[in-house]
Amino acid sequence: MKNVVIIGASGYSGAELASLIAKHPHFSLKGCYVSEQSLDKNKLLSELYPEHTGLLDTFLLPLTEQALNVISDQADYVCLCTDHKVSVELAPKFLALGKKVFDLSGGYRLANSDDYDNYYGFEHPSPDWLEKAQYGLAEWYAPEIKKAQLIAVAGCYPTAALNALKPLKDANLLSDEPVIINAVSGVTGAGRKANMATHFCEVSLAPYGLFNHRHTPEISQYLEHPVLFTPHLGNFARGILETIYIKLKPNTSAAHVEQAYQVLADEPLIRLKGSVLPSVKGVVKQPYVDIGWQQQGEQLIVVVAIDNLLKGAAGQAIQCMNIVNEQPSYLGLKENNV
Ligand SMILES: NC(=O)C1=CN([C@@H]2O[C@H](COP(=O)(O)OP(=O)(O)OC[C@H]3O[C@@H](n4cnc5c(N)ncnc54)[C@H](OP(=O)(O)O)[C@@H]3O)[C@@H](O)[C@H]2O)C=CC1
Ligand SMILES: CC(=O)N[C@@H](CCC(=O)OP(=O)(O)O)C(=O)O
Repeated sequence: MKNVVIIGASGYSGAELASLIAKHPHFSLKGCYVSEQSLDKNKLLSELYPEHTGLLDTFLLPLTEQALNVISDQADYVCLCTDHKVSVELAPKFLALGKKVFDLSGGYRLANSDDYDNYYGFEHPSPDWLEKAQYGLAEWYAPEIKKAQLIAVAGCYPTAALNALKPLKDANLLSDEPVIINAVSGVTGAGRKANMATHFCEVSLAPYGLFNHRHTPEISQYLEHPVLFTPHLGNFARGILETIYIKLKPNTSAAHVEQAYQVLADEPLIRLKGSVLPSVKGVVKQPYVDIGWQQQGEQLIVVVAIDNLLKGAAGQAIQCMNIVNEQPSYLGLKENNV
């Protein structure tokens, strides 16, 4: 058994992760933490999420200096379900204690520290750890994830986009033009903290972050191809749907596209749907990536759907933890059909 501690356990991704760990055959939930000032400290996690009564009757503890000593003694794995700015400060502390750190934030995903000034609005405080961090896109980097001490679990929108596009890029089917990604996310993607722009009653369907969303460099870095990425916030609770417009290289046939996707055919958490187009409904509360596509000549439209809190966050974190623990990556995800 590996002992796991979650920092930021009261948030949407943290609570989702806590529920997966509590049910996992090889992980034991050793502690759930929030900030020292949290309004939720010393409450039961199941008080915030009553659907987990019985499973998560675990106290939310403040992350004090004393708590760091307890974590030092008790934890094998530390999961950071905190804002990027919090994660970049916390990760080196746990890494110095020799812990394996799984960071669900974007704090360690980008290779170039200048991108943190440009897209995240802060100077990265640990360029050395940034260099050592391994990107946690489970289906693509398992050997590297297995060896790393710091895993930067891939972002939600990038997880969908990269699984849809990397097969085509690797098969050399993309023309040089930027790929256009139109994405819609449910409101849980914005986290649990109250905010007028993401208040459920205020949300209709609107784009945001044109040209400058932090997932633009994340997608283009790991795709090694330019992208035009436009996220939208939709009036549903969870799920992401991306419609991706691709200009193919001349003479690319349907068989070439089909063949390219075969690289993912045996992945237990990827469902290739061919010309049947995915929907949010098909993936909500599911650990899967659903990918469908249709082609007309050199134009290819790929549609990809994930649950932002599972494959886009907690589910993929579990995959990375399984890989580090030398277990099948879907353990605790697929067989329970979460
Ligand atoms: N929501 C999603 O769909 C996805 C989120 N992510 C990433 O995961 C991370 C968490 O996101 P999400 O769950 O949505 O966020 P939430 O806002 O829902 O939760 C944030 C959590 O962090 C805690 N927290 C805040 N400050 C501190 C601190 N200084 N020390 C310890 N705990 C702290 C909060 O509790 P309190 O403030 O009460 O202390 C809360 O538990 C973010 O980096 C996000 O980008 C990644 C993929 C998808
Ligand atoms: C709807 C919404 O606001 N989504 C968030 C992305 C989700 C998230 O938390 O980002 P990471 O996957 O990078 O951690 C956003 O656009 O900032």
